[in-house]
Amino acid sequence: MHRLRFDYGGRPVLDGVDLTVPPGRTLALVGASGAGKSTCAHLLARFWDPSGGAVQLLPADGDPVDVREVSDDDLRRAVVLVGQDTPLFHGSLAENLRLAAPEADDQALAEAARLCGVDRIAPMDTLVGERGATLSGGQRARIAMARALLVRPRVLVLDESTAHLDNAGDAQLATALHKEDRTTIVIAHRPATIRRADRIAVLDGGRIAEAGTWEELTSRPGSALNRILTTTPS
Ligand SMILES: Nc1ncnc2c1ncn2[C@@H]1O[C@H](COP(=O)(O)OP(=O)(O)OP(=O)(O)O)[C@@H](O)[C@H]1O
Repeated sequence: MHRLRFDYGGRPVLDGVDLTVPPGRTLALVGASGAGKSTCAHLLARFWDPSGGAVQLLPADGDPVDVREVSDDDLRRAVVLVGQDTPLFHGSLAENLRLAAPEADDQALAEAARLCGVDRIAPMDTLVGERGATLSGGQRARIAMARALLVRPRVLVLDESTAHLDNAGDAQLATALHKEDRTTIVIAHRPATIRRADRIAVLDGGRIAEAGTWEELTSRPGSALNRILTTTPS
């Protein structure tokens, strides 16, 4: 994110966000409610374009590429955003998993389902009601993660996507989605999720107020991260 600015109908939310995540690393983006974290996530997946600055992809070798220069198809494969709400349609669990990766073979599907614990929800040919009314929030989160895994994106953006799961489920999905060369940006309130990241950035007042490792930021009395952690139930 390079000098990223965004406003909703003239009301500024992001006012020069500068953030680089090296390929293969995990960054936790934290901040108070309304700070603009989801807005960053939406800009990363190009739901909208910024009012200023740019979202750039960093190839392993070569110069940064503005997402506006990437075709829609390539961007859909390169960057996947998993939010809190998992859209489901009336069809089998397997069909729902294949939504974003129709070419995934049965073996890849079974593997993603196993890693994310979807295979323990119900058999893969079970019909899921429209909007997944019969499934819990945690089960829907597992489906969303397995879906993301099947796309094999280079960049994964997780916006409170494990909020419905307990700590063990959250850790299981983090392990399932971990891949050496995958860049992950995770928006979370749960301290355990934030702590797992290589680096943490705190968004405040439309900018990155501080960034560093968990050890650096939590050992600093009065740091913005410490303030956030004391207001977050663990
Ligand atoms: N579609 C929208 N139209 C107008 N304003 C919006 C819209 N979406 C978000 N906002 C406003 O932009 C600001 C940032 O919202 P955003 O959802 O990015 O924050 P957040 O840090 O993700 O918050 P939370 O932790 O509560 O999810 C908030 O003040 C919010 O009210």
